[in-house]
Amino acid sequence: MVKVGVVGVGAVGAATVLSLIERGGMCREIVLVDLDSRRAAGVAADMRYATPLAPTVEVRAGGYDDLAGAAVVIITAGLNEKSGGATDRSDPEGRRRLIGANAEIYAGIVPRVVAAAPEAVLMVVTDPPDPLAVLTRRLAGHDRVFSTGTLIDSLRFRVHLADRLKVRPRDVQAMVVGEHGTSEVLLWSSASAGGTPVLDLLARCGEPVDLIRREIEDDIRFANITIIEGTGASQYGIGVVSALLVEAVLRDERAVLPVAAYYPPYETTLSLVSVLGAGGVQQMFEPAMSEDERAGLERSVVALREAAERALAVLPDGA
Ligand SMILES: NC(=O)c1ccc[n+]([C@@H]2O[C@H](COP(=O)([O-])OP(=O)(O)OC[C@H]3O[C@@H](n4cnc5c(N)ncnc54)[C@H](O)[C@@H]3O)[C@@H](O)[C@H]2O)c1
Repeated sequence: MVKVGVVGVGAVGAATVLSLIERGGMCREIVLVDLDSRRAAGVAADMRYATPLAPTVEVRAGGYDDLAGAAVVIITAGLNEKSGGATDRSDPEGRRRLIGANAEIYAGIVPRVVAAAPEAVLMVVTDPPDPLAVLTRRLAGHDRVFSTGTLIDSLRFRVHLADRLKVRPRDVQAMVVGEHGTSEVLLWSSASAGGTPVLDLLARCGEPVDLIRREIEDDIRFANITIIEGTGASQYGIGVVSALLVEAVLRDERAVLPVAAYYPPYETTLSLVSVLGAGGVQQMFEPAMSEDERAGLERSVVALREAAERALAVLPDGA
């Protein structure tokens, strides 16, 4: 019986569970764990009433022990940008503002998850996900750890490009790599639609391409803040993304996606092109990049390494 655990059942956790149920059939049991056990019980009860209409799945609230045997545990617990005061567009730190508080929370959660479910793949969603995945990997003592990384940013990139090109987003190929955060790198040089570079297609739009690029970059970099200003939490897009990633692991899909895992050449966790399947990220490689994009990636690596050090500082030995 395939079990999936969700630790942290706030806005993102609940949206993820709903997407897992709606995608259907990939797991038999979903266990919800939250510091606020009444909230976990309430969300589980609410979702359960939808399950007669879904492929067979059981949703229940539980404690860490109930994660025993889980194939994947999704961790969304912690402060979000609003509760953690990270909604200032001019702040270069962005989501990294949440490191201190959320690393403390992870130091409490991850050992309990690993004790209950030593074989589980751990998926980090909490912000900032990449440094927290470094901490999680260290606490877990294994490599079956990845973060949702820049997949959500890549989808946002595709949506905004599609708007400008007046085509459907599904037919636009575009990727963001590096940090899920302010130093992320949009790969304009390889973005395409119908096998044609988007930069060539945008040049036909009648507006200066540099202006379009700046506007799209801002839309993506600050999409989380725009959403939070409206709803208090970015949740639905990431919920769909999280369910899709769990599915890729459970079905050993070997899906090629920009999600983040530890990449030895850069000695940190970042999003490149990752192959996701059984056990988590099975391979990573660097996509083709222009010189500017490569320089941007190197800056992102520096920011991520420094952020990871700050996350690891919560450990007793500081490393
Ligand atoms: N990776 C991404 O792309 C992405 C996208 C959106 C949001 N996020 C992040 O996801 C996280 C959750 O966001 P949200 O909007 O759901 O927040 P939220 O405040 O709605 O929910 C957080 C939940 O975590 C629980 N929690 C806190 N400490 C805990 C602990 N020690 N043990 C167990 N549960 C604990 C809280 O009780 C709450 O239910 C935030 O860090 C947010 O920034 C990431």
